[in-house]
Amino acid sequence: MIVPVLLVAGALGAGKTTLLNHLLAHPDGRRIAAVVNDFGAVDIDAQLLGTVTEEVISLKNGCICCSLQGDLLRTLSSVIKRDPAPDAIAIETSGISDPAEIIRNLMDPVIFKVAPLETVVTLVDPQRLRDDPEIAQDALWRSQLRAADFVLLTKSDLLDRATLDQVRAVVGRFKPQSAIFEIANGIVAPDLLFSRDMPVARTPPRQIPVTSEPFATVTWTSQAPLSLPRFQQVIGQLAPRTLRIKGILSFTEHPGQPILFQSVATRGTLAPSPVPLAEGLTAQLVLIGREGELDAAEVDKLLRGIEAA
Ligand SMILES: Nc1nc2c(ncn2[C@@H]2O[C@H](COP(=O)(O)OP(=O)(O)OP(=O)(O)O)[C@@H](O)[C@H]2O)c(=O)[nH]1
Repeated sequence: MIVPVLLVAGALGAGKTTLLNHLLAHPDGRRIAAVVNDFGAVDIDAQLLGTVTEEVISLKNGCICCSLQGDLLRTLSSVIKRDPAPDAIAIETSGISDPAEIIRNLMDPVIFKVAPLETVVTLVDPQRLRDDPEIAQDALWRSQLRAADFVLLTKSDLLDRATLDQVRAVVGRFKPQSAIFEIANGIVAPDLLFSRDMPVARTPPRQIPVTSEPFATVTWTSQAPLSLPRFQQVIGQLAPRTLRIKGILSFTEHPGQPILFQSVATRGTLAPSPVPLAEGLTAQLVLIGREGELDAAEVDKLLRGIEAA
């Protein structure tokens, strides 16, 4: 049994889970298993994907490009032995992963024989690139682009044509325009991602030089009643220090309705959560930032301020 692998890469909040969610909900007759790498200790992405399929395996609290690479290979070996076996495996990398290292691992001959890497797709949030063009200088961002067979510009519903064209031009410095596609809300034809041809082995792209781990993650939970206006105030203070915040909360203003909070850079959204909170909790939040900019004790102090006395 040969099960092709799709690798989904892209920066924090680029839209990877949204893409996978759509793919799993509209698999075009394929049975797709998803392997999801959440950098933090709480697997929010896996929980969200678990609402559309049961075939989700979570690898959390580390990165499959480094500390969890053995876990990834073990997981792939066991997924392909399932009965019935999936037709394809989609791996969602964490936004801080260097796909070059994951590709190198997936080229392991034993794995490649049974779970060959077919497609690498990298997602780029055009809004982020417009707001912060410096991202294009970032070694990790460039490595994510270099590794891609296709680049998907996500969130195209939020931008006008002229801005999308500007972003296309920046991405076009790294990839041919024919390999760049625009998508909204994760909607993409599965045929673009799964070709049904037999994958051929590829040379992993050059790895980015590893310095010290530049990212920090803080997990925050609460059992107390929470105030929505105070949360919005505190998030206003935390957002400039974070790259990504996501989580599920229950506010006293919305009894019985868990709320999914997502923020990418300084843009945040609140929406009814498709998944419940863990038993007894009123908040499960994951915050990701650059090391040195995100202090766990300070985050905790600020967030405790949203709890009712
Ligand atoms: N308007 C709009 N919002 C989107 C689109 N795709 C994703 N989003 C939103 O962008 C935020 C981040 O999306 P995710 O799919 O969670 O991004 P991700 O790459 O999985 O994030 P990490 O796993 O944390 O790196 C969420 O609030 C999404 O609802 C889109 O096409 N349009």
